[in-house]
Amino acid sequence: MDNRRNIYLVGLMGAGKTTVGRQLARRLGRVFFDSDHEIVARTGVAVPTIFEIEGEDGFRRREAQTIAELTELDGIVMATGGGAVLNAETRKRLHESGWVVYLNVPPALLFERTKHDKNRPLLQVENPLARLEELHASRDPLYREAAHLTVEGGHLVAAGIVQYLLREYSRLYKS
Ligand SMILES: Nc1ncnc2c1ncn2[C@@H]1O[C@H](COP(=O)(O)OP(=O)(O)O)[C@@H](O)[C@H]1O
Ligand SMILES: O=C(O)C1=C[C@@H](OP(=O)(O)O)[C@@H](O)[C@H](O)C1
Ligand SMILES: [Mg+2]
Repeated sequence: MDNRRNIYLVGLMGAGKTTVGRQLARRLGRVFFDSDHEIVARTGVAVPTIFEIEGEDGFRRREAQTIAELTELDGIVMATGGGAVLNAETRKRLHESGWVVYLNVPPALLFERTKHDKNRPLLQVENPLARLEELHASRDPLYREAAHLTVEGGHLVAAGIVQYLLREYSRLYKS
């Protein structure tokens, strides 16, 4: 195996990074990290509270630092937060230290999955669907820059994506 020792999931809020990442890690017998959960564990407060107290910039600094540390580990699966790729150094770090998978899901579906969830501060706006559409337009190129593989995941259940990634990963890096 080459330097793709870690597996990272990127994509918008609701794309299934946390869900798919956790299942994938279990199937591979690997340790799973979620950058958001790590930030929450370190600060002792929820993501919306960090946004309230330190603003989005403060959260982004913590996110970049946390991901920098986690990418030093070996053999992990990590789900990143949807905005992690806004940081150019983070994009490069992810791309160079692991196999990066972009879960691309249409904004309308992301909206359905996230509309009752109060834990994503960027979506607590009057028109969250419009917000997701804007974020998709602005971030899609950044996810593609970071990623080695894009999965058009809109029509797939999480277990189906996991199955597909297990096949691709063993085809690319284990044979
Ligand atoms: N492939 C999928 N099909 C249907 N629902 C999904 C899928 N992946 C995730 N979900 C659901 O969508 C919501 C957001 O998933 P999550 O893993 O937290 O996304 P992310 O970490 O990318 O924001 C959760 O309620 C989860 O159960
Ligand atoms: O897209 C974003 O900017 C964010 C996504 C969230 O993670 P998920 O993508 O896991 O929802 C979380 O990091 C924070 O609310 C900001
Ligand atoms: Mg998540």
